[in-house]
Amino acid sequence: MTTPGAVIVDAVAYALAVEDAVKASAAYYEGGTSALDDDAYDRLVRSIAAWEAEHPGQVLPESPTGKVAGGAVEGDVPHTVAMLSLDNVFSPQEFTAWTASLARRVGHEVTRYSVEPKLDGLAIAARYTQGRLTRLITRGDGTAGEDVSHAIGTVEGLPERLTEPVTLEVRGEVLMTTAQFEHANEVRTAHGGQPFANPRNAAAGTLRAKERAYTVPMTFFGYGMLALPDTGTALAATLAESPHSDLMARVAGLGVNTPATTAVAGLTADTAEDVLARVQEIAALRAELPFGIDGIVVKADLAADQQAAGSGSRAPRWAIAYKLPAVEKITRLLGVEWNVGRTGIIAPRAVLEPVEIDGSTITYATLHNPADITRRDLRLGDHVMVHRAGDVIPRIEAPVAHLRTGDEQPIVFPETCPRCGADIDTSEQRWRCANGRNCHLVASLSYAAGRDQLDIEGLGHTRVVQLVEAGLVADLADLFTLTREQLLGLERMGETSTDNLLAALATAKGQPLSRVLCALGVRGTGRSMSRRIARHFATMDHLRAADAEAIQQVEGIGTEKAPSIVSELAELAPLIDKLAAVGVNMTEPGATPPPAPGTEADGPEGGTAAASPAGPLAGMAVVVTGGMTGPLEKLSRNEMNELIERAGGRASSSVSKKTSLVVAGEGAGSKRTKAETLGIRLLTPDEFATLVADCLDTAESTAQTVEAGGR
Ligand SMILES: NC(=O)c1ccc[n+]([C@@H]2O[C@H](COP(=O)([O-])OP(=O)(O)OC[C@H]3O[C@@H](n4cnc5c(N)ncnc54)[C@H](O)[C@@H]3O)[C@@H](O)[C@H]2O)c1
Ligand SMILES: [Zn+2]
Repeated sequence: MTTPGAVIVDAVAYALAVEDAVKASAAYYEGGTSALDDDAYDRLVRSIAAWEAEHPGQVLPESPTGKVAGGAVEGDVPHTVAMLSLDNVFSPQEFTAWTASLARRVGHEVTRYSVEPKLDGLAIAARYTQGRLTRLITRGDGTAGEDVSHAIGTVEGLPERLTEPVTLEVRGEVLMTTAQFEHANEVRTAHGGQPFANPRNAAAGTLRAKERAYTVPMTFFGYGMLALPDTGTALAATLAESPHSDLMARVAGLGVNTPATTAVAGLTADTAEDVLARVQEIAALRAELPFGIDGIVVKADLAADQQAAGSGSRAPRWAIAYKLPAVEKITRLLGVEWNVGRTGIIAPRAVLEPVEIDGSTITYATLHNPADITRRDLRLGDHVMVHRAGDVIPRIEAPVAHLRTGDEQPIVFPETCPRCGADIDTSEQRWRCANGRNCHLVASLSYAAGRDQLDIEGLGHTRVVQLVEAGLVADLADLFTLTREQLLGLERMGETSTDNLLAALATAKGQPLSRVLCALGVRGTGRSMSRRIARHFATMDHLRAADAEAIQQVEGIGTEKAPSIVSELAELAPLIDKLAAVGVNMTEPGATPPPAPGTEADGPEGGTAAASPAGPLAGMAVVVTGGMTGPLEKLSRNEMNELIERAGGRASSSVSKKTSLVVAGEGAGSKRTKAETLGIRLLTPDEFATLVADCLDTAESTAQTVEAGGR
């Protein structure tokens, strides 16, 4: 496969490109899945055309340029009048240039245009004899198409009998609506087939399939009507002389479906500006339409203008397709994430190799539910067709199965809730955490009890689930009012564990504000940010009194984060009050609150300038690396960071020129080397312990208390 859009360097590359394009086109029009999305195909054809322009003597006869359907398909039923392709414009400027060239051909400005959606399906000619549908023919190579009359009866909007016994040909687009496409893929995969990559592809494949064990419906929209050899002369003359808009009204009157039944009905417009306004309207409606459009077709409405403009071999000169940006691209499925929603719904989300669609880079797409993944037979590593229109969430249509290499891996479904670890209720299509709405509670309580937050020993995940299920806790504060009797009433809860848990809870109440804050799980405030906030404000009251501007004084909090922290704290107010009421500590030891700007002092410390950080590490940036030993052995990395900050320093995770000190323990590697290279002061854990000895006591005593609480 050549790289689509790459510059073709020689005749060999040219021949390969032509081969690829012909293959892609054949798949595209005949219902196989093309290996290329439309953008890639169009780029390939452009590079072929560019090479041909430079080497006019070497153009291959099978080249797709200048041909209907790229010359890739043919047929044996001749068309009375050629079924052509359309030329494209991509911008208002190109469109205006086209109207100017049209005016030159016609000999005057065109004063009436017809503006219709460009339906994204495939062209078909429906022949009616005395009002009865007798034949369906594909566009083929434009001069002759393929007989697909077997599809009669499966195409909605294309009646087998017209309201009048006339003989004529209706032309239009056969497509699948989004709902028809979903249905078609369900039926197809139920019959062991590969899902179609997109609705267009599904319509093409379905229309041509002759002997299938099942039928799936499609939809027809008419966009043209003309006489057949057997049409009466009077009618033939009327058809030949009618403006396009009149013909369309007539098509609808005969009982055939047209875009008039949709939000993007065909309209006429008198000026290029009015056309462009309608183009914008249709473009804006695109995302919500129940079927795909890939542009807007603008036609000279009057028959005389059409005749004056004439047609080329590939496209008429009196019509143009105003193309809209492609909304589908092929990319790769790299992974699947499982997210738990507010109500406990566990929804899969596709992680994609980033792909640009209509100006945005898409990295995620919705996958609906596990059954949907199975139905689409998606595998990790698959090439997938991704659809995104407007603000609608991108979705994966289907894998491009024939691009598989064999290295694709099955998608692993979770066995337990990815957030709280509970069982999953798989009885419905949409999976749900067995904890339902409480899933969030279990997850947030487990997080709050974690070692770096309130460090509540003995309150593991299982116990949290038990407490929540027993209805004993509905929020974090409820933990601290649990009684001995309540705990003893739980399964597998003996006297010792009960007492240990109660002791651990009592200890947890004394945790510094920074940890309480962290336990609350305010978005955007992890461990170190919680510590910075706590040290800055010193008390919960000062923090809660702060507005966004005041919160921005904390290092690392910008204009975006500050308001969200303020509003989350406001949301959490009832819980914070409840926690304070049950005796949870709301102050940060050793920190001094900032002065209240412009207000009277509201406490003993109010109004005084915030003390600059004091302590042995005042103003220092400290990095800890390697394993801690000696007095520091038991401290987690988070506890080391807390210690550093208590000692007036700032904990950081990476070594740079700004680093003042590196504590390098056992097995320290690259950070130590870097510190050495930069000439930064290095200390062993023991040396560091001596340096911060005064501040160390508190940390150690906390660790020991918890240990007494039953580790
Ligand atoms: N992905 C691939 O491998 C691949 C291969 C071949 C072609 N393509 C794509 O196909 C397009 C060119 O193909 P084409 O010649 O079939 O289509 P086209 O874009 O040139 O447009 C002509 C067709 O538009 C349709 N149409 C829809 N609404 C219409 C309306 N209101 N009035 C008149 N016609 C209307 C008709 O079917 C008509 O035949 C390109 O966008 C190309 O990217 C893709
Ligand atoms: Zn859960």
